[in-house]
Amino acid sequence: MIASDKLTPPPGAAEPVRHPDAPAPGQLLGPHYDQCFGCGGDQPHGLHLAARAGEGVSVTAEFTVKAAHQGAPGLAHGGVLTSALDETLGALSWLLRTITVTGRLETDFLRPVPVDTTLHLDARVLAVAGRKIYSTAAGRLGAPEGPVAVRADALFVEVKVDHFVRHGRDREIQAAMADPDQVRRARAFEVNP
Ligand SMILES: CCCCCCCC/C=C\CCCCCCCC(=O)SCCNC(=O)CCNC(=O)[C@H](O)C(C)(C)COP(=O)(O)OP(=O)(O)OC[C@H]1O[C@@H](n2cnc3c(N)ncnc32)[C@H](O)[C@@H]1OP(=O)(O)O
Repeated sequence: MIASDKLTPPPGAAEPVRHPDAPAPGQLLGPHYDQCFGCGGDQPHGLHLAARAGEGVSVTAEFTVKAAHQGAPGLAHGGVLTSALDETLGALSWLLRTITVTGRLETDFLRPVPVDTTLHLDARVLAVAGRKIYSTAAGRLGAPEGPVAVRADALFVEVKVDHFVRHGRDREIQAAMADPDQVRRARAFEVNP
């Protein structure tokens, strides 16, 4: 399983640098947005994925597959598993203190994931080239050292808060901008080293 050319860091790409103000290893990161499908606590249809800072530029996360996440009887839907990987990779933003969005995401599905399984995810940044962040993630069955069920390689692209203000639906953007906690969370990403 080799990532496509588009996910291979170019020559001259830099090693990732953990931001000096990044959350300490082991710290829960919390949602970046309460309504997020991946991590939002106020999102009834969401995955409620909880991510923690790891060492270096890495995170771990847990996601328990619910009956609502089925594709085949008793098994998780592949798109839901990809969402869990996407969200875990997205949480690396907290370590870089850079806002990023997914540009490309390639998933390998290696083992079926039954309902009620807790998937133990980990993700790390491999390299950075300008606005492009190359990263990888895996999801293991039942335990941090369990068998790998899913893995992904990704390219995230750095954006500014304006990206969301420009493209987001007015109603949600207004609500987010009126919420001081949300504004603080969004702005925190834009502090440079
Ligand atoms: C105050 C209130 C406001 C609220 C604040 C909220 C706070 C939120 C905080 C944190 C949110 C994080 C949310 C995480 C959620 C989990 C992660 C997701 O699911 S994100 C959703 C899915 N992804 C998208 O919706 C992206 C849609 N795509 C785009 O918007 C653009 O295509 C974008 C930004 C990715 C790039 O567009 P360009 O115009 O900025 O830049 P160009 O030049 O096209 O790309 C830059 C470089 O990246 C490469 N690139 C871009 N896409 C690529 C691809 N698909 N494959 C390979 N390379 C790609 C390009 O080739 C270029 O490389 P070269 O600089 O030329 O070397």
